[in-house]
Amino acid sequence: MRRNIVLVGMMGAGKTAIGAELSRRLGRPFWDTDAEIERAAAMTIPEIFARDGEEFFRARETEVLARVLAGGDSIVSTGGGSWMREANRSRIAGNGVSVWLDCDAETLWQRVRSRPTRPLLQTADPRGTLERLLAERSPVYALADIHVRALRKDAVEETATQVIAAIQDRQPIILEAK
Ligand SMILES: Nc1ncnc2c1ncn2[C@@H]1O[C@H](COP(=O)(O)OP(=O)(O)O)[C@@H](O)[C@H]1O
Ligand SMILES: O=C(O)C1=C[C@@H](OP(=O)(O)O)[C@@H](O)[C@H](O)C1
Ligand SMILES: [Mg+2]
Repeated sequence: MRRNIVLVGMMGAGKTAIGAELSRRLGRPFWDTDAEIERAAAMTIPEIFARDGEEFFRARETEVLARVLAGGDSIVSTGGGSWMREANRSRIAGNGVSVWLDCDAETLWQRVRSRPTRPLLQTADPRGTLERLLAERSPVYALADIHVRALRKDAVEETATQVIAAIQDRQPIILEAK
């Protein structure tokens, strides 16, 4: 049985930061699918979107996700759009547990507003775009196995503790030593 822990949720929810913390705490390999895509392409995400478009990026994302899940006992931080594809959701379901880091719009906005690294937010009204994506995607994120609220007042370490506690409560086998 594969027992990857896969973080899903919106841009700015903390998937990358909390995934790295979980990897340190649990002593398991860490993969961030965006970082892997960038490494393989030797380009940044905005460069990939600008040169090859979103569909090309989504195809690479699906490939990278399958590759990192094959490791079997990793912490995987996905990009926010990854969970929207059914093929990615079923691949994740077959290889571990999905955890939705659920974060409010204001906190997301405060975290992403100063960074030009998210091409989907390069619009005339980035805050409006973020809120629209949050509304569209939340019902799909809610399909994840485990739901953890990532509150602004909580440090990365505290949210990581809550993720571990929620997995211990709901699917303890994921945390057992191999
Ligand atoms: N309590 C917190 N939980 C998660 N991320 C936080 C927190 N406080 C600040 N951050 C910062 O928010 C930013 C966005 O987080 P990131 O991990 O990149 O999110 P995602 O990968 O979900 O888009 C990072 O710079 C991260 O360090
Ligand atoms: O929500 C999305 O569609 C995206 C989220 C980004 O990752 P983070 O969620 O880690 O910011 C990155 O994959 C790309 O910019 C698209
Ligand atoms: Mg990230």
